[in-house]
Amino acid sequence: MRDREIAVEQQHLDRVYHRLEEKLAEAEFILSDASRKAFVGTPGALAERDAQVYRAGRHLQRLNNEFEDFLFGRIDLQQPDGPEEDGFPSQTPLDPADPAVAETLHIGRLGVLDTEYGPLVIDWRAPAAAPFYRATPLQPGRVVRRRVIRSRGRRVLGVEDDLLRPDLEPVLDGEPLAVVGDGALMATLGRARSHTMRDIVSSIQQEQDIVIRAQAAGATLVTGGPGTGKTAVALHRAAFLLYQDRRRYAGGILVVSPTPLLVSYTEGVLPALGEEGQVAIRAVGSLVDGVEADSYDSPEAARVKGSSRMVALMRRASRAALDAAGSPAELRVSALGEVLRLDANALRNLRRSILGNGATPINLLRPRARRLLLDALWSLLLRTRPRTGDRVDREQQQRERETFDDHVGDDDRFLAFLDAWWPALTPRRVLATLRDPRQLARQARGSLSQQETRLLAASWRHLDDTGRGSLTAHDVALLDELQVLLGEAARPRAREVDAADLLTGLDEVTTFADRTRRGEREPAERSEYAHVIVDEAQDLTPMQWRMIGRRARQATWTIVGDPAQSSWIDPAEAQAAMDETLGAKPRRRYTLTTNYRNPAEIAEVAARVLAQAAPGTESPRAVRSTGVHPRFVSVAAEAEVGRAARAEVERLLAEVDGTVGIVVPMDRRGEAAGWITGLGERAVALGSLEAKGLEYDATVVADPSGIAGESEAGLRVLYVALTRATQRLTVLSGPLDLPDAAGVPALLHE
Ligand SMILES: Nc1ncnc2c1ncn2[C@@H]1O[C@H](COP(=O)(O)OP(=O)(O)OP(=O)(O)O)[C@@H](O)[C@H]1O
Repeated sequence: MRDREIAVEQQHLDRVYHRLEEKLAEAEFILSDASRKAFVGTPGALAERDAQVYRAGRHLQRLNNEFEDFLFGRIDLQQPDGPEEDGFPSQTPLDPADPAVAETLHIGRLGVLDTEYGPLVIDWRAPAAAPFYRATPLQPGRVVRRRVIRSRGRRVLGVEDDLLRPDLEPVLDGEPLAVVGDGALMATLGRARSHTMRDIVSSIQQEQDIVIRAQAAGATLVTGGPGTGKTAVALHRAAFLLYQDRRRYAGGILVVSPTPLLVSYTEGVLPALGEEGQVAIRAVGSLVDGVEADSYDSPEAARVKGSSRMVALMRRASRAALDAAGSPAELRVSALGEVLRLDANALRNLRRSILGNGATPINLLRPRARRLLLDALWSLLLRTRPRTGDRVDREQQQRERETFDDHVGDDDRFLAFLDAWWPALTPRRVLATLRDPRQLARQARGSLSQQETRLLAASWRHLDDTGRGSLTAHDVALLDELQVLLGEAARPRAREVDAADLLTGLDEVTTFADRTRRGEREPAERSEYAHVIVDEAQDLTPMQWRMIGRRARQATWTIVGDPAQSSWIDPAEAQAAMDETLGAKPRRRYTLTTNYRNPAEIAEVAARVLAQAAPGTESPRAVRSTGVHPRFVSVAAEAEVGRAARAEVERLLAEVDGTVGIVVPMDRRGEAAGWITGLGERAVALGSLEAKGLEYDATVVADPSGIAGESEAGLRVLYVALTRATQRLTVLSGPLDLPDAAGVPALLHE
């Protein structure tokens, strides 16, 4: 029966490929026709060609991409009882007792119509496909049978069915409906993992589908324990939004991930869903163009740098940076036969009044600085003149003032003074001023303790004057804050330029293709987005929320996270920052409840840490079990940890087909990389914070109490580390973990 059913699906797939080939030929024709039109050479023909080539190219690219296993599902439906409900096809059958299948739909990554415009394949994101994901035996709606089709290229390899109405004995074309296979989902979950995440388009579960298709307006907040599919759901939601409103979202969706590792792990998912280059996925340390976080802060430094206390500090630091070394103490110019001098005190007062209430970015105040300096010099000049008692000729004075401004304002000495006194500040330069502990203490004015001041200054000690040097994700949020306070730094100019000269009209001469490409292929250049998706949101600090909020002023949001996995020390502070960022936007909340990653045996061990890390939090329900319990290994001396770790990784490499990760405290990353050298690409070593969001076939969690002791959030970080494996887990303890006779460390006792 299985072979017969495979043959049925093969027939359908053949039809689909035939139709796709016709579409490909059409696209190729449009491409070659368009390039012929290019010879016409008129501006009109050029724009038309651009548009055609672009669309045809995209079409080709998508067809080629989606030739791989793009047909994956089928539903057999009963008669509908009426019109659509809530935009989805009716969920309730007309006659619960009618066993006939009235309609069969095939579901794939892309919609394909036959020549009569009948659907051969329905895009998984279309409302008609929703029942494929939503139907359950308890609420089958119209779905009698759900079939997952496994294919590679043009060959159907297998089918797995769920019968949703076992009470019905359904028939299709007069024959009893065949039902073969079991557990398509289980087969997917048991599959070996690689270093890149796969899409879950053929097995999205009901509670996940509801989130993926939720309305975009306002903010969608999703919580759920480890492995419940939050990341997967967030990415599929991006694809769904693009399908639903491409005009609005093409190039306009930003996904913020906690680490570059998680970015590269997830980057392949959207292209596999046919959305190449449409969504910007960026690590939180890469959100500021031209800056890339490449190191980590100690938990203590992170705590200070991430806190909202930094807002005031950055404000003061940016003002004070104007005074940094090299700022001239006096201004001396000669004009109309007089030597005019502004002393340090006068300059200080002047600077204060230029800065005003701080609402205008400092770099943009340079023209104002120039004007007020000239005013002050002019007043000095007037004071040198004898009082005549005559009525001042206002027009004459006006003319004199203009001559004075031209003369002094263009004077090289005056301009050199202005450049030094009101220098163009960059965020990096300002941050670099704070590496000096005395300067930092002055600006922090009691908001940092002595120890915090030392800690921060030390973390920036390696920066040079211009702020070059390694940065952390927390520094990047500070740079973004500074960017707002400073504004764009105009290059110091010898002459102040008429604003009209700045209009280049560049936008007017771009072609249609340029504009489309800019919008669609280079989302990295955007500074604001239409929809922002935050992954691992529990880890964002208040300063990072502010940074992301600036890119989402008009945006709708999807925010996924798990408070129990938070490595941020003060979750309440982060929650308040999120609330402030979202403002009055309406929120809808969802919880995902099933753990698709960890087998029950691993989830059970992780739950022991969860009980200490976040008492009262419920573990998600693990959906499968492997019968293999985690291994506990302990060594008697710290010096033996490395050797034992290597042996465990080797053992696991032999036991699983996919990847093996060893997770250690952040400060043992280097060591751990050494332990596994030469074991090949399937094995990787990770610091505890780097393991966020990733998964491996098997993991070794080494030095658990070291991880738990890293910071006040250490137990939550250990919980993250323990929930990364899809098949096997080894917990490796040293003497400091206080393992019992069975090797179970004290932290993991029941
Ligand atoms: N419906 C599904 N079908 C198949 N696989 C699924 C499904 N849902 C989730 N998975 C798989 O479960 C694993 C965990 O998913 P994901 O990483 O999205 O979870 P998460 O909630 O983000 O986890 P964490 O909080 O630990 O980062 C992934 O391998 C994902 O592909």
